[in-house]
Formats: sequence, C-alpha cells, structure tokens
Amino acid sequence: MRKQELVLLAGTTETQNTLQGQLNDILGEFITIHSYASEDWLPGILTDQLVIYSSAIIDEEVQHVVGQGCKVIVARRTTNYEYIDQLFELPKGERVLYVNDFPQTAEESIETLQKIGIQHIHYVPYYPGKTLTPEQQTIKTAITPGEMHLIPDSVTQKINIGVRLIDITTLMEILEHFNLKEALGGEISDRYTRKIIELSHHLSLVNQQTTLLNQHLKHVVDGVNDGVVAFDSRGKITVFNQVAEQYTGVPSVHAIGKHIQYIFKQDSLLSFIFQNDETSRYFTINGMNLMVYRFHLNEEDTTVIIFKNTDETISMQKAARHDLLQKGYIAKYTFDDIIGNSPIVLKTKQIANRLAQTELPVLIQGESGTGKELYANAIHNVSSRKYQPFLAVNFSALPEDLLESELFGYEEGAFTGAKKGGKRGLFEQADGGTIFLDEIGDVSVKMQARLLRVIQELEIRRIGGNKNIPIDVRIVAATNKDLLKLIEQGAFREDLYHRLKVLTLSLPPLRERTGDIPKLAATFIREQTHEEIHISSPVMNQLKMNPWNGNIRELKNTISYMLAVRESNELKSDDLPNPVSYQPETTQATTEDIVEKQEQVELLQVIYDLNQHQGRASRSKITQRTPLSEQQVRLRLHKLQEKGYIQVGKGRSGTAITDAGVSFLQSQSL
Ligand SMILES: Nc1ncnc2c1ncn2[C@@H]1O[C@H](COP(=O)(O)OP(=O)(O)OP(=O)(O)O)[C@@H](O)[C@H]1O
Repeated sequence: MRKQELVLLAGTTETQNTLQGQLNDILGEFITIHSYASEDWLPGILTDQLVIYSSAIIDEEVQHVVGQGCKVIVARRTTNYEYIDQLFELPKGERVLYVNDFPQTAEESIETLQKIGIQHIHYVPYYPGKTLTPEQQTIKTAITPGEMHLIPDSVTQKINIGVRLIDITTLMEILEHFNLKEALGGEISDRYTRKIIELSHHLSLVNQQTTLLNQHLKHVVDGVNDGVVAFDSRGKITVFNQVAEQYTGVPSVHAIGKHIQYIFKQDSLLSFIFQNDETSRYFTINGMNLMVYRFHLNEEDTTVIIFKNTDETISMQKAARHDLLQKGYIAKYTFDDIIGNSPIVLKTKQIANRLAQTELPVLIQGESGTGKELYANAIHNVSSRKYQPFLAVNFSALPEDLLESELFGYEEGAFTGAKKGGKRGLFEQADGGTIFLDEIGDVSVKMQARLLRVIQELEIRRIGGNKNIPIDVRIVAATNKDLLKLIEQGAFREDLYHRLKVLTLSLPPLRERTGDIPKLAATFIREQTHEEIHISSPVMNQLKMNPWNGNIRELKNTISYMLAVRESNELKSDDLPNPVSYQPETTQATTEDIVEKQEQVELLQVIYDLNQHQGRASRSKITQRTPLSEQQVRLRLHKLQEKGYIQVGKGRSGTAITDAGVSFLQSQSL
C-alpha cells in the first residue's frame, strides 16, 4: 500500500519543526509528512492534498497555495507538558504575562495551564496590540509557547514553555480522513495517552520533589535559633518559623498567608518593619528583650525579619566567657582599670583604643612596670575579638625548650615524655582571639625565626607534625628593651621588628606624669584595705619626686609596704621603704646613652647642612658624611624620626630636618 501524505503549513519554522516532529513520532509510520513555514518558504499550489494548518490565524498567509481538491484541517493545539517544570519554580502569587500571538490563543493556553494544575501563579494575557496598565507594566516575568519575540522589553525573566502540540482530536480527524481511524485509532490514541501519562508522571515527581524541598527548607528554618518571619510586597506572611511561634504565641498555620499587621500589633515595631532607614532595633515583645533585624530580598520582593533574644545571646556569651575564664584565657583588664588623668595618659588610652579597632599587630613599648600588660588586656577587650581567648606568653619567664612546645604544641610521640594524643600549643588555643607576646625583646634568635614565620604565614606546625595548621590570631607584643639597639647588636631580627611594630604604642614612664600619683596611690590603698587611709603631704611630695625606675609596679609595692608598716591611718615619711631613695635625684646617664646622643646630634647636623645646600638628603649622602654604616644610619634615622626631629620621606624623596630637630640642634650647640 502506498503511504498516504499530508502537508503541514505553519507560520514560523519553530512551529513547523515542532509539529513535524510530533506528527512523525505518532503518524510517521503510516503517513508521509511534508511541512512548510510561511515565514520561510511555501511550495507551489497544492492540489488534492490533506493540508493541516498549525492554527486558524495563518489562513491569510497560506491560502494562496491551497489549490483545488485540498482538504484543510485547522489543528487544535494543547500545551507541551515537557517544558512546564520551570513554572513550578515561580513563587506563589507571582504575576506573569502569558504571551501568545492572538488573544484567543493566549486565553486558551492560560486555561489549559490552570486545568493541569499550575494555579499558584497569576496570569495576565498578553499579545501584540494589547496595552498593559501601568501596574501590569511592572510585571517582570513572562511565559510564552515559543513566541519569545513578542515579549515586551520591560520583562526580565522570559520562560519559553515550547510550541504547543497538536491535540488528540485533531490526530483522530487526520486518521479519519485517510480512513485509518478504525485500523489505527486505538493504537494512536494509546501512543498519545502513553506520552501524556509519562509526562504527568514526570509532573507529579516534580511536584513531589517541590514538596520535599519545601519540607526540608521548613525544617532548616525551624532549626534556626532566632525567630524568622518573611512577608511579600503586599505584607502577606510567607515564612514563620517555630521560634517566631514561641515569641508571638501564634502557630505558624495561623500566621502564614495573613497580613503582618494581624500578627504584630505594636506600632513602633510595625513602623520599624515598614520603614527603610534602619536595619536593626531593640524591642520588648511579650516581655522578651529582642533585637529585631530587617532586610529586603530584592529579587523576591520579600522582607525578612529576624528576632534575636538578647538575654539568651548575653547568657551564651557569658557561658563562653566562663569557659575561657576557667582556662585562664581571658583579658581581665579594661581601659577603666588604667588609672590616670594626665594628658599623656588620656592621649595614650585614646590611641590604644583606636589601634584596638584594627586587626594589625601592636607593639607596646615602655619601661618596666608602666602597664604594658594592662594595655594589652584593654586592647583585646575593646577589639572585635573580645569574646574570644586572650593568651599571654611571657618570654622571659619560660625556658627556651619549653617555650617551643608551649607555643606550637606537639604531636603524640614527638619526643620522650610527650603526652598521648599530643598537645595544642598556645597559638592554636588563641585561635580567633589575641596572643600577647610579653618581653619579646628577650626571645632567642631561633625562636624569633619561628615567630616570624607564624606571623607571615598565619599558620603553625606542631613539633613532630607534618601539616600546617592555619591560625587566626591577633598579635600584641610588648617590650621594655630598645629593640633598635638589639637589632644593631644582632640580637633581634629587623624583619620581625618591622612585622611587630606595624602599630606602636609608647607608654609614658611614671616620672613623666607625677600628677597621676595621688590617684594611683589612692586606688592601690582602696584595693588593699577598707580603712580610711590618708597620705601625709610630705610623703606625697616625696612620692612625686621619686624617679620611679620601676614605675607603677614600684609605686604599688611602695604603697603595699607602707600599709604593712604604718602605725596609724596616716602614711608618714617613716613608713617609706627606704627614705634615702625618695630624695630628688637626677638620673645618671650611662656612657652608652651619651655616645648615642652625640651620634644623633652629629647626624642631625649632617642632615641640617645637606638640607641647607641641597634640599632633602638621601640616605647614601648622609652615610657618606658619617663614620657609620648604612644600617646604623638607617636605625638612627628611625629613632630621630620617632622623636620628631626629622621627616624621612618615602622612596627616593629623602630626609628633612623638622622645626623640633632644628631647636634640638640649637639647644645642643649652646
Ligand atoms: N595605669 C595604671 N593604673 C593602674 N594600675 C596600673 C597602671 N599601670 C600599671 N598598673 C599596675 O602596675 C603593675 C605593673 O603593670 P604591668 O605588669 O602591666 O606592667 P608591664 O609594663 O607589663 O611591666 P613589665 O615590663 O615589667 O612586664 C600591675 O600590677 C598593674 O596592674
């Protein structure tokens, strides 16, 4: 039997190809299918043929090729289920344009989509010539069965659900035309139905997966420790987790879908939720102290509100602090514990506070007993790491071999006597917090090399270990030694010095702020006794005149001594530990100090002369004019700069003497 033939006429090649494919799949075995698209090319006049129009609207474009004896069937079309998964991903209540070539096809397709259960979105039909209202012009999503070119420009999300397919009644009409319905009708309708069943099975799987995903997300949101509430642009609640249920007393089933004002009645809270300028504020809701955060998800036009119970947060922080306290890894002192109102102390505290806000290493320099450890504690306590550990390591107190294992830890079996399971070092234990390297000037050159590596790489390796462990630790170091002098003597690595001194804090000796002595003394007395103790004015004068080489520690010890030996509630001259030392005295300068000062004066003179004749002075020119090595010159320039006597320019810009430098030079030549 000769195979029957039919001609499919479509408007676009996309429709032509899709429908040709569908007809081939279902009828190709029995009928030969020819197809043409009017936008591309049409054949000469057709005669005595079965002609299928892809839709009624192409009639005008194709009727001139449909000649005598032809029978025309206008295909009825239905949605192509294969591509509609994507529609399930659209959020509930989303407004979308359904774009098709004619009002009728648009309306029909919307109806089909609704019939097959895609009802969670709100469809607005759109076709060429339709005018959208201003409100409809804000719709950002469009769905179209292959008519992408008709989508208005204002739309940003374009979903192509593919060309609609020929429906079963049209297929039956074709079979009937060829008198094949009786012989093949059953088989063809089976094939068609099988395809639909496959697709609906696929759809139900997609639905199932969506339900599972929703359930999963609900568990995740319920598992959050904070109250989570989300609502859409119309104020309708879309998310309401278990903690939000506890805080409001409203079950989520009653809250979801309701307007936010139905759940929250407090005016101040509602105005915070609906305004735009603040992102967090503190509220008391149902007797609970809650910090409320608000943010907007632009893509979904959804507002999310998070409720955090501050009482719980504080008690969690307290618990964490208690844990650290038990281990002794806590910074005990704050800036309030640093006593002193002298301008220099106020300034130093202000600088320290600012340095604390950075993540950079800080080097605290100051004579013994000036409060370096106190400042290190206070810096940690105002930094962003304040709830994390603070560990202090005193390099002068620990022997070298112990120091290494204390700092870096060790693996099991690293050496005889190593603990089972190994040990975490102080760097590891300080992770997230601050480590205070006290008396850094006393550290051996070998240990300096290891410290340098830790600071550079931000990772450590345990003794006997073979892997590097990353650490996140802020370093605060302190010394009462002159590190520049140590560098000159080869006892301190210059590269480590530069790493540590990114930010430096110089603490003033007590003799430079004797005005603070009365307050310090009163504080130390109060710390040690509840009795009303006075200091006689001769004693106070003597205290103010003492050189205090041991600084505040020495003052503290002096007060303790006097409290112990006093015979009344007034501290008298006889109570002073060693009256002889409390005489006004001039500090004896060492020969070393004199030599250094002389060198500085000479260097300043050289810079002054060079500046006078040649402008800013390069380091090589300065070195040529002194007996010092280049490195010695560099270190001395550094010191002069720290004193404010010179300004060392970056790169090749050279060095210039400052006004303070000129005055100092003049005072030396008097
Ligand atoms: N400004 C201050 N107010 C109150 N007490 C202070 C002050 N400065 C220091 N102290 C006290 O003096 C003693 C010595 O302070 P700290 O140990 O911090 O000094 P340091 O500079 O680290 O000394 P060292 O270099 O010897 O280690 C401590 O008991 C500290 O509490």
